[in-house]
Amino acid sequence: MEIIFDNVSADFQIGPIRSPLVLHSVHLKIKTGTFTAVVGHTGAGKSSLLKAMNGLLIPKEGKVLVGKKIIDSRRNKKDIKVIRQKVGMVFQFPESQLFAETVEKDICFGPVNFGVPEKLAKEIARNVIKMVGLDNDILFKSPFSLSGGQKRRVAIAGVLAMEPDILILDEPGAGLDPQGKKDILTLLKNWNQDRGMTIVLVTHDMNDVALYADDVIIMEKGRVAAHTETRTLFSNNELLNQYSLDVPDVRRLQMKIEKEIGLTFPHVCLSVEDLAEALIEGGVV
Ligand SMILES: Nc1ncnc2c1ncn2[C@@H]1O[C@H](COP(=O)(O)OP(=O)(O)OP(=O)(O)O)[C@@H](O)[C@H]1O
Repeated sequence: MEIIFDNVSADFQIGPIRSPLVLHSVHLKIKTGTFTAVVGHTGAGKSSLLKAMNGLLIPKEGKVLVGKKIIDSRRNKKDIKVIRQKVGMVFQFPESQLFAETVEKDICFGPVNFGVPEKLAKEIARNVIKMVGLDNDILFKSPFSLSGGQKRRVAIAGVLAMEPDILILDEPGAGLDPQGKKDILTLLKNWNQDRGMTIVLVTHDMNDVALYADDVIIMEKGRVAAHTETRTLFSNNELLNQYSLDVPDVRRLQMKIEKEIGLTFPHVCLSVEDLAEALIEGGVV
């Protein structure tokens, strides 16, 4: 299922007052089965872009299409309901929204609310808890007795229980230790590669962009400044400088090797394995 933004401008309604535009004339196509990172400075509109993907932010002008369903200023409730189910949103620190006595109840809440019978919801809970790499017995524990990383996984399992086709996540690694963050991002990458799940995530970490994302969207002042393949971005110094974006550590190392020993690589390396292979092929080691 793809996501299309057709000339979307949006603002927030705060009581009777409307905020300035937070999205300006956004045109975008996120293809089915891709893993896309959204980057940009603070306040650039990354979270707003995500919210517009699942109907939490309604366009003032233009429309968002998710498959055949439309979100526009007419606010078609039926379409928005389907989109909210198809596009699972994982907020920043999603574990802060865990509330039930047990993990099982927490995970079943969404599906039951959408009319799924309780028995089936419990079966779904067993499936999704496995998908996030946790054991079944955790289902009967209090979510509040879990570690930070376990809570994050349970919260993501709660979103997966709605059986979304697309998963959008606002900094899913925030606040986790490096291993916990790596585990979560690896899970996402596996779902993307093995199940074809479309993933869109906001991150500030260019190492993660290099390792996990196929495509990158650069947001600036509510606009899509660029939408490009990851390798293309990291080979385009002009674009990186223009939006003051860092390069991943492995790319920095590659650039140093290029400069110091005058080696020309056939492509931009995005992982340590990638760089090692290129060095072996180039006869350097
Ligand atoms: N609920 C809201 N009501 C009014 N304005 C908002 C709301 N949420 C965000 N904004 C405004 O929209 C703009 C974009 O914010 P957004 O959260 O999308 O940026 P961001 O790129 O995700 O930033 P960060 O990296 O700091 O999370 C900002 O100017 C912000 O003040």
